Amino acid sequence: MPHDPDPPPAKRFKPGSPFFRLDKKPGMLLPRVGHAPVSVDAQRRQLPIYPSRTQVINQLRQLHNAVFIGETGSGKTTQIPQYLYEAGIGRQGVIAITQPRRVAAISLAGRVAEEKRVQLGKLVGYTVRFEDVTSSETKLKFMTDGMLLREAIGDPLLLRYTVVILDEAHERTVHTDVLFGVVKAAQRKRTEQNKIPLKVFVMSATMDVDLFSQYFNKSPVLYLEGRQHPIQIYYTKQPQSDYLQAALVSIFQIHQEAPPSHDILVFMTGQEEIEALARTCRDISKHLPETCAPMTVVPLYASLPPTQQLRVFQPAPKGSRKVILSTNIAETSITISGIKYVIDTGMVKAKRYNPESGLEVLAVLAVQRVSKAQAWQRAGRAGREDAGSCYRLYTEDEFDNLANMTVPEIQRCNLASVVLQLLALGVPDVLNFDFMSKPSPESMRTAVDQLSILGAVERKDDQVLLTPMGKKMACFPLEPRFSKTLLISPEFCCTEEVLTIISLLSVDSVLYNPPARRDDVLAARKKFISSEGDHMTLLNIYRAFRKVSGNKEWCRENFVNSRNMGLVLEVRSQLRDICIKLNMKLESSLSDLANVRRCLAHGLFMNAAELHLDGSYVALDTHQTVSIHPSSVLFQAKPAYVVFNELLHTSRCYMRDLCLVDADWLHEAAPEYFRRKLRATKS
Ligand SMILES: Nc1ncnc2c1ncn2[C@@H]1O[C@H](COP(=O)(O)OP(=O)(O)OP(=O)(O)O)[C@@H](O)[C@H]1O
Repeated sequence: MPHDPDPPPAKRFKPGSPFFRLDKKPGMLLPRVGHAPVSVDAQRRQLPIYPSRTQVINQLRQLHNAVFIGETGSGKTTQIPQYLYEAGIGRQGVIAITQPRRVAAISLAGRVAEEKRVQLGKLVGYTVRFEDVTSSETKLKFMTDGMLLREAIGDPLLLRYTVVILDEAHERTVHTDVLFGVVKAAQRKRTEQNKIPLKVFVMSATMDVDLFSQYFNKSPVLYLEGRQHPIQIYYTKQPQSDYLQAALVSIFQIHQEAPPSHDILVFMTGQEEIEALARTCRDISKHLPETCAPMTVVPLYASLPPTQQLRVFQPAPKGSRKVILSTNIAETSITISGIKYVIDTGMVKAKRYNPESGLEVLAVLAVQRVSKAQAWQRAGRAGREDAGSCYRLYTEDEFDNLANMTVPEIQRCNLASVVLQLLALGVPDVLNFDFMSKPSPESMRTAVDQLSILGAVERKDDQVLLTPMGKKMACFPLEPRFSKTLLISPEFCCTEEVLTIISLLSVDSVLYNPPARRDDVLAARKKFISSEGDHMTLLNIYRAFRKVSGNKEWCRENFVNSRNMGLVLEVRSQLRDICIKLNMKLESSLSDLANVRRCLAHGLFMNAAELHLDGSYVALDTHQTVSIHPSSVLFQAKPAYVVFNELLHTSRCYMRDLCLVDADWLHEAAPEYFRRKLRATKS
């Protein structure tokens, strides 16, 4: 099947035999003010930013650009928007506060609404993908940076806004970096056109202030001093070879020693790892002595349905300890009540772009070390309501050797989506867009080439222009090759199937593969397997899931992750709505799946591979040797031509999610592209 088996479960923890001792060496997050506050108003007054309120307001009034830097928890995100509003600054319009992640935008809006004693969605609201909780009364609007970017497509000058606060600027996601340029251009144009000026403020606890100040018109840097509650930082004495095992031991060490009201937040890398550790923790906690409090384990990762993500904010049942196992989505901005301990594995799963391999089409996901900025943000999730501790599962030397900042995503990802988005935003000269950290000209050119091969752009007098196809492609929140596949699907009368397949591929994994039940899994999957490949197998599973109306028991018996299937339904319905808006014909090819495969060949031809006589495959785009991943249903079959969804670099370069195609289909999809590839091989 197209997904990796679960990682090995963390080895069993033996209560009472600590795996390692935590070095009692405190780190450097130090307290300023002391005591746990009582009411929300009192809490506001006790925040480190409060004594500087008047000064901050004066600065906010005078400046059009400023960079705010202050410790995690000092009150930047919740207070500065309120100070602006209370002082009447920017009241003619809306004050936008952008966040890299939806969970942060939602919870911050909730907190600020509570502080202002208003109903969420009135004065204070939020907008995230698929959810808009704002009204005509909304003046303080928390939103993901992706949403503000989408709004900029219809309103490039962002005229609805008088202030944009770019929060957690250090995260440097692709969206944030594009947004920096868009907001900066909107500010400049509004001044040039004598419109109401736009104020742009940038905030973070951990950023390269000079870079930001320089980029935003040499703006002044304002330091907010102080930290409300102390955070003790602990390092391990020895490097840990197995961070999952180390996390498990640390969780139970704390669990056995600390009062149950002190909750734990653990930073890990991904869904499968989190679910595996959650199962192990639940198992172990059942066998602990009665003197130990019960444990409520709550997972948190991006592909969890939004309502389930918000479960982390609910208190655990009385007397029980909450242990949150999270990816880096809980790393910035959020305050989770009760978190006293943070356990930082020091690892994160992130995109790594490998231009040397020539595989420009794909960025590879890899587990890697966090940056120092990320480590400090993680620590900052403790000590928000009271003193806290952060246990780093690495040595202080290892910490010292971490990179200061995370390399901006824009410099390590495929830029085709970015270029398409910039063109949809009406940016005239995309190749020279004012990025804070410029991607290499080579990777920008490659992106334009890919879009041109997909028919999304054309070049005219040195200019790159969006074609009508490109305009439609930009309407979908998908990678260009997927939006193209969807847009051409009516030609093959299979839009319903393609919608399903793309939705399935957009979600982490709808399959659940417990290693201990490998034989049962194989037996259950057999009936869905299609000799036409993984996409068709997934389609069979989806169809069977719909036939039983998502029955939970059926999901359990067939090792299908019903939660993720729920998400597939949600994504599918959103994509379908866009197809309807674009007047696309929604037909189904029912049992004739050859049409669906032909459509995939036409959309994914840049990810095609050909079988060679020696049994190896060669990627047609780059001529690199690739192999079929053992989890694919085509692993044994070895068809002559396949298209694949992604490449995974481990010991070899594996293709994952494969579909059997005819060579003719590939050539009819992009004759010129394949002629060029052939010429390149011959020369
Ligand atoms: N949802 C919440 N529930 C309880 N307290 C909260 C909540 N949100 C914020 N707070 C309190 O307000 C403080 C300041 O939070 P705020 O998000 O404004 O800080 P910040 O300086 O922006 O930090 P960061 O850089 O980590 O985002 C927190 O430390 C916490 O004490």
